[in-house]
Amino acid sequence: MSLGVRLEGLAVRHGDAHVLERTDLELPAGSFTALLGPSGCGKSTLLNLVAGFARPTEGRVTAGGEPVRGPGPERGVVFQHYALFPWRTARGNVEFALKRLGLPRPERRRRALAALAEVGLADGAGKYPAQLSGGMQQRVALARALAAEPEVLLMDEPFGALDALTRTRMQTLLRELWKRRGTTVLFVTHDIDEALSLAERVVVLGGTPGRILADRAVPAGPPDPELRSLIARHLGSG
Ligand SMILES: Nc1ncnc2c1ncn2[C@@H]1O[C@H](COP(=O)(O)OP(=O)(O)OP(=O)(O)O)[C@@H](O)[C@H]1O
Repeated sequence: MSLGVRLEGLAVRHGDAHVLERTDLELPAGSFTALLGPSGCGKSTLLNLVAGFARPTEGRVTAGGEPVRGPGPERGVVFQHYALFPWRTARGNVEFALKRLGLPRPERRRRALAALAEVGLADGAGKYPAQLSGGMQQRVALARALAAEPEVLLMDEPFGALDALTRTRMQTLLRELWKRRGTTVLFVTHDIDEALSLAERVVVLGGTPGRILADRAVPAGPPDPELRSLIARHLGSG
């Protein structure tokens, strides 16, 4: 299951700071979109609006046609920093996140173990964050988001803190998960190559205030150097 997301006529202002203006974006159900842009252009702001952590100054955000009024289990979020509870095991961290769904304990446990297995961490379920590598901790964070069975997955530079090899593995895992689950994905990154290798579509945000500078489909198959240089030009002009 997946939900489409729509952002219409968005503006975000903090006092005199105009972060986003006149931004419209539609994420079809089941699509995988990468959001690129220079630091400070409003990528996290946009993602946080969809997550329901923030409200726009103007405009509206809907998921599955319903206005977003706050965070909800149908919209899972994964950040660069895993924010795991150090005193809970991997399984405990995932189970804890399921509490707000009001699921009975055995169901929380079943889902936590299934999600950890899905991200390749079945063997690490009983370990504490300090006993896990950065890549493994990020798998726990991903399992925590997936266990709630979200229809939209919002990822804010989730692999930014990982070494190159771990990052490549996580990218492969994410592509597999997306293909299997068909979840709508919005993926914020600084990295053009990461965006082009993961997503079906790349949206570039930039300028002051931030707005959409480019919105391109990523063709399947080998990397397209022209698309890459077009995006690089837009990023340079942000
Ligand atoms: N609560 C706030 N009050 C004032 N300014 C804010 C607030 N939140 C964000 N901003 C400003 O909004 C702009 C966009 O921030 P945002 O974090 O969305 O950018 P970003 O593109 O995600 O950046 P990065 O790539 O560095 O994470 C920044 O200039 C930031 O300083």
